[in-house]
Amino acid sequence: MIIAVDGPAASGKGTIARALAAYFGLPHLDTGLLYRAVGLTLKRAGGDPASEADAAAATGFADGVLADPELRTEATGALASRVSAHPAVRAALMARQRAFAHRPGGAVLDGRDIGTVIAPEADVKLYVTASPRVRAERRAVEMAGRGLIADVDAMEAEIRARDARDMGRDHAPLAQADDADLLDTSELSIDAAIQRAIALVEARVKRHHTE
Ligand SMILES: Nc1ncnc2c1ncn2[C@@H]1O[C@H](COP(=O)(O)OP(=O)(O)O)[C@@H](O)[C@H]1O
Ligand SMILES: Nc1ccn([C@@H]2O[C@H](COP(=O)(O)OP(=O)(O)O)[C@@H](O)[C@H]2O)c(=O)n1
Repeated sequence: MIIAVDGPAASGKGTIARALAAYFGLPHLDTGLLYRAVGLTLKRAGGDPASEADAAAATGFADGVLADPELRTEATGALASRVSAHPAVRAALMARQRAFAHRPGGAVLDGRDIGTVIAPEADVKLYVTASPRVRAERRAVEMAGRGLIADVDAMEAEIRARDARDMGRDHAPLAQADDADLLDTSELSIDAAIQRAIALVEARVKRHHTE
């Protein structure tokens, strides 16, 4: 079974994808990490995120970068959002993501274009979202947990800017697939969001069996 989980920054898609993977016994790939690794590698090489050639050169990043704590900063998220708009970057990362999706037994992938581009044939697609304010508050809590101070208003502005870039780009923009189930987590606790996600997956699986 392939489960595609897409949605904007800090919507809870990673939390939900990890929980679904554990519940259904499937491997999980956070595809955002790949774009973050490209962004960070480009920055360290002194590249220009607006240059498609510089960004494409950074797709050959060393796998060790995927464990770098700097990947998780909002600054790296913003860089990832800039380099991910280049078609050459998206193309270079596609085979790796598709191979993961098609592991025997299935997989859970989360990102922006899993249900639309990477695995349009996924058995189940969730589009996870939450209001920009709620997402900014969650990120601020997350940063506080790492000893960093976050201004919620500034975080909300960054999140809105990233949404606009990710939804407005020409190639693989963030969008809910026609056949995706919408899961708005604005008013749900983590546990409630996970339970709702499991119920949505099980309902889809049941529907596939009776079709
Ligand atoms: N339903 C929820 N309620 C409260 N906090 C949540 C919820 N879902 C996720 N979080 C927290 O919000 C932050 C962002 O969640 P994450 O799953 O990393 O989002 P994404 O993968 O969409 O960026 C994390 O600190 C996570 O623990
Ligand atoms: N499948 C994906 C995943 C991420 N991305 C890009 O990478 C950036 C970082 O993604 P992420 O999933 O790590 O970000 P968060 O939602 O965790 O903040 C996004 O803003 C997108 O621009 C993408 O284009 N396609």
